[in-house]
Formats: sequence, C-alpha cells, structure tokens
Amino acid sequence: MTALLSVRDLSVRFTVRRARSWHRVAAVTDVTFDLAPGECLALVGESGCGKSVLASALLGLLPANAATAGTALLTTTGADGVDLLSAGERVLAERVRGRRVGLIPQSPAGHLTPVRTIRSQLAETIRELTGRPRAELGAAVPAAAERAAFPADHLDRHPHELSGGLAQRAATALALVADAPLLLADEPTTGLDRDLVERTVTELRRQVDDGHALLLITHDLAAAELVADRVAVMYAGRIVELTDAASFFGSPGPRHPYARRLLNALPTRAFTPIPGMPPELDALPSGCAFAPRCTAATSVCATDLPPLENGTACHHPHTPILNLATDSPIRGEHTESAQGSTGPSSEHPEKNDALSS
Ligand SMILES: Nc1ncnc2c1ncn2[C@@H]1O[C@H](COP(=O)(O)OP(=O)(O)OP(=O)(O)O)[C@@H](O)[C@H]1O
Ligand code: NI
Repeated sequence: MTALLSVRDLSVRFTVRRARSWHRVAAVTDVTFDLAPGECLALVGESGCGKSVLASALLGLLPANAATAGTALLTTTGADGVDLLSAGERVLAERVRGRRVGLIPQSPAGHLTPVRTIRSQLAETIRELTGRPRAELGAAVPAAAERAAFPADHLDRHPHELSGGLAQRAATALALVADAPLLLADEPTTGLDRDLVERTVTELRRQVDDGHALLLITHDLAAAELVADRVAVMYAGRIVELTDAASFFGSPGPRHPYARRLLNALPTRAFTPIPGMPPELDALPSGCAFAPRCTAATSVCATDLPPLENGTACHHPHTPILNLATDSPIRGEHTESAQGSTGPSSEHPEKNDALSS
C-alpha cells in the first residue's frame, strides 16, 4: 500500500539562550518512517525525547526559534501531495490542519474555547470544515460527539464544567469532525482513568479500522499495545527501533537495548526502571546517545553512531536465543559465550547432529 505520510530525515533544531550563550537543541534528528491508511504507528519514548516536537513539525506548529530539515510528504486522494515541512502557513491553515490532519491534543484546554459550550464549538467547526448548512447542524453535532464517545447530555456545558477526561473527548470530537485521513494523537490517554483509557483506545482503533492513518504519540506502552500496528521507539530525538507491534510486544521482542528496557520498566512486566538519565539535547555524544546507560555498550558505541538497519539502530542488538529442540543452532552473542567452554555443542553432540541433518 502506498504511504499516506512519508517522512524522510526529519530534523528539528531549537536555538535557545542559556547562561549568556546560544545553544542548539537537537530535539528531533533524522527521523524516517512511512504511515499507510488503516495503520497505526505508535511513537513511544521517555519524556523529552522529541515526540511532541515531531508532531508539531508535522503540523507546522513549531515556535519561531525552531528550524527543520527533511521532508514529510502527505499524499491524500483527491488532493495534491503536500510537503508538510515546506508548505507555507496559509496552505497548512487552509488545507491541511483539521482537514487532512486531525490533531487529538495532549492538553485539551488549549483546543477548547472556555467561554463557549461544546455544542457551539462543534457546530462551528463542522460548518467551517465541512460546509454543512446550518439546518443540518442540529443532527450533525450529536453525531460528531458520539464519534468520540462524548455524552450528548453534556453538549451544553462549558469546558470548565467538564472533567479532564470529558474535555479530552470534546477535543477529540473536534479533531474527528472533518474525517481527516491522517490523525495525530499526542498522549490521548494521559490523565484518564482506566475505563476512559479503554474507551479512548477502542475509539482510536475504530478510526484506524475505518481507514484512517494514526500516529499515536504516547508514553503509555499499554495503550500502544492495544492500538498500534507498528512501534517506533525514540531516544534523544532519534528513532532507535521501528518494528511490528506484534514482535515488539510479543516474541521475539525489541532488539534495541533501550527498547527492551523500556518494556521491562512496565509495571505489568519486570517493573525495573532504567538507571540514569537521557542526555542533554544540546550536548549529544557523537556515538550512540544511549551508550552511557547501556549494559551492552562497548567502545565503538561511544564513538560511532549506529545507523537504523533492519529496524534497529544499535551496534549490539539483542539476538533471540533460539530453542535447540525446535530451531536452528544458536548464533550471535550466545555462540561467543559458549566458545571454548562446555557449551551445548560439546555437551550434546548427538543433538547437534540431529539439527544439522
Ligand atoms: N520551544 C522550545 N525551545 C527549546 N527547546 C524545546 C522547545 N520545545 C521543546 N524543546 C525541547 O525539545 C525536547 C523534546 O520535547 P518534546 O516535548 O517533544 O518531548 P516529548 O517526547 O513529547 O516528551 P513528553 O512525553 O514529556 O511529552 C525537550 O528536550 C524540550 O526541552
Ligand atoms: Ni510530548
């Protein structure tokens, strides 16, 4: 399937003044991925790794002290392709945001007008984005609310009269109004209780199954597992792992040591926090940014940046140890440790014979 969104070598740099000198903050670096209709890519990683900055870049919503490089081609049926990074503000405002890219925001407060009811905000957005006549709005508003599971009996409330979860749903309903082919959801489950997380996740998956492409930005890996088809793990502004959700969350699991530790930090898994802190983005090392926290790191990791190959950017990716009884002989890291010692091959020559036949 052709990509709806094709991002190539996207980088974002901020220029900031700190302690009387100028610094360049490398918030996003060389990010490349494709996203197809009917597919959800979850972008995960610790706080500050560049997820929201990436989303802002795609929407043309970066602040004035940001500079971008790379391309992000959005190709929707019935319209010309547009490079989201080089398109001007007018094109983005009139033809892209809301219409071709729907944003489900991290903090709904900024997307809702405090002095107006949800009904009136939905009506205005529907009129503006879809051009439906006033007479049809009476029915269109509850339908739009329903799509984000926003209760119809709360439509006449103002944003401050809603719980955080319901405000989130109101913002989601606004984002879904124009049926945009690409949806960007930034932490859509943050601050919601378990029940609402489940409903939000179900709704997002329904949007994907309806044919929307969804870029789901989250540090809620449990939510990502429920919605995503593929997972991209970001660390210090770069994608370090990009893989199928099934193999990421299931077997054989992530290959990048950071991605493995991120999963193991989950309360439902080993619940082991990752020691240390991510690096400062204005003073990144020349090699792998995770190396100082990585137990697998060697001297090459400190000096050479590992390229993203076969879905992993690591000099020492995890190699699954295969089951002797059912699979091919053990390779990679395990072979080394078995060399010259009483490894499986010297202990069980008969088993090895059986495997090689
Ligand atoms: N306007 C700005 N000027 C300078 N640096 C910025 C600016 N906006 C963001 N940054 C930096 O860019 C980095 C990435 O921030 P971003 O908000 O994308 O993180 P995130 O992965 O979304 O984290 P979280 O999970 O906390 O939302 C951070 O280090 C942040 O300090
Ligand atoms: Ni964020």
